[in-house]
Amino acid sequence: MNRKYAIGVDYGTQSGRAVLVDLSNGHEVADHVTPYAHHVIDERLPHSGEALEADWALQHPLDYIEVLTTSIPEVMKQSGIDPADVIGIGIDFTACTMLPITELHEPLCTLPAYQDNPHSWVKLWKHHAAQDEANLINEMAAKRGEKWLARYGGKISSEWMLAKIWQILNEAPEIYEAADQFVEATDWVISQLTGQITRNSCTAGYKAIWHKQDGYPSEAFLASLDPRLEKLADTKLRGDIVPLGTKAGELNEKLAALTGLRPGIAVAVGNVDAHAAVPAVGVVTPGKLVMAMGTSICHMLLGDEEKEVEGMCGVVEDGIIPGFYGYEAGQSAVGDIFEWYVDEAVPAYVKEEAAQAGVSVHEWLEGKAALQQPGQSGLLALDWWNGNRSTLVDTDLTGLLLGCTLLTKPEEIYRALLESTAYGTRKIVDAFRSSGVAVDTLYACGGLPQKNRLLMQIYADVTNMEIRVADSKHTPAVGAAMFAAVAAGPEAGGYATIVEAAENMARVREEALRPNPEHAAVYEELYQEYVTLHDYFGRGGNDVMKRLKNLKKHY
Ligand SMILES: Nc1ncnc2c1ncn2[C@@H]1O[C@H](COP(=O)(O)OP(=O)(O)O)[C@@H](O)[C@H]1O
Ligand SMILES: O=C(CO)[C@@H](O)[C@@H](O)COP(=O)(O)O
Repeated sequence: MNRKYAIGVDYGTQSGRAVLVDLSNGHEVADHVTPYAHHVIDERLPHSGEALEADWALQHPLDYIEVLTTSIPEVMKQSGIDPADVIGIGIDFTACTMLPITELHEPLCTLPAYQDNPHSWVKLWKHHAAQDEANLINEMAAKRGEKWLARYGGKISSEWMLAKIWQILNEAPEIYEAADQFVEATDWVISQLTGQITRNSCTAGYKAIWHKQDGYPSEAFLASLDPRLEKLADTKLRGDIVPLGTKAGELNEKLAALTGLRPGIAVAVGNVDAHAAVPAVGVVTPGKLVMAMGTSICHMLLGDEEKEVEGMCGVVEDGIIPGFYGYEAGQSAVGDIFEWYVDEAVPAYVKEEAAQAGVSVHEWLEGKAALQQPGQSGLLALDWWNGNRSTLVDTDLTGLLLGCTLLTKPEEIYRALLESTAYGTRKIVDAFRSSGVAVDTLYACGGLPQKNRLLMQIYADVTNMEIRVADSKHTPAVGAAMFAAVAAGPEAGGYATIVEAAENMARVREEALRPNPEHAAVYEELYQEYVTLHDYFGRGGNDVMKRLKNLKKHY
């Protein structure tokens, strides 16, 4: 039999990428990236140009289709593979990235009647403007003793489905009414490939408070938030919820023609980016923390038992790999903080010197920062440029840089920002361990491990742990292709289970990053200072960040 292949499509924050994967060994035969034409919409609405309020982050759903119709034909062309040998397609997405759709599955924002209403658009995962709703959900859930709250580290995030839907209801009831369903973008793209909505258990479990045995929060709870939400689960979130690796359907004629694939091939149910990456680095057992490192970091871990961990995003049975409890925690800005610094705060001379040296500003700063020793700059930062997603779960917290003097250099600030994100990860590792969930080894994948060696060494030193790095360029996409192989099944040349797919296809580099003991000792001291600042500004010692944010609201 000919070699068989699957397509994995990874939808990130700034772009989508398709990868054609060899199912015999997980090799990425060809890949192609399509940046989103409309980028992240966080300042002005397309068409009307209306200014968006603070903390909004939207996307254009047709950018997602463009990824399919541009990147898939491109990988097919590059590889020269016969479409008859491609047996399936799988996708992974940022989450909770959600949108309101009509009965015909049209995004409301694509219809002239709704396009000028910001609530008709896709709310991206990092849309943080539903914090008031999230606070009320948490208050009410705690008051009523809702048992699901503990599964989400004691707090629901403003990033999640219920907070976002409730914000729509509060601020644009006409959009709430017009929406036939609210869906995760990952499920919407699958509906475009197959013709029907199939909701996946991963986004439902982590982002929409759905539980395998108990379903969604009760009608009584939803009604206690707002009587108009009482029937939400059975109406606008309706439909069966199926496990990862399930075949959602078959590729329809329309998308087959637009992508150059054969109609009828298996389409796997949607998945989340970070979750798809776990089997792709070969992690199918507990104790191995996988960090999907890009714009943000998601920390994924398997466990044998369901434990309560402060501020984790969630624990979902079978949420990552069947047979285990899947834990998720995360930092809502990592690469985004470095990008902010490079775009908004470096002096002109740095840009000029980087251009003269023929390197990017990131690379220039990394090179200079690598010459510094831990503690040498006298700087310490809190990594809350986009709020705190674990362990405090509070999007009203902001960033902090301490220790600047008239001699502080840009590369020192850059290094302090890299370090701050490593301390954020260490805090998450500590939270898991103190709740009895083992973390023995770190695995890293995503864009950052390939882009910044210094960053990765700092993570090894700050956590004092070895890091295994993925040997794939687009790890979540390889994971999505693995789930496509499972959806296609062995009869088509795929696999029976994701564990079997991982045994054959997962890849990590031979060489692991090892901590430098001298650096680790200095970082231990610096980390304790970070913890002091973290608790002072994050646990009510001084709510100055919130007071400043409130003042800002007057402008
Ligand atoms: N050399 C670099 N060092 C550190 N961060 C970088 C570097 N180059 C780009 N970045 C950051 O990487 C992030 C994008 O990560 P990537 O994994 O490619 O995308 P996504 O999060 O969309 O999946 C951006 O936030 C950008 O600032
Ligand atoms: O929150 C999740 C997954 O649960 C991510 O989709 C989100 O952090 C965005 O990931 P990226 O940083 O764009 O890779």
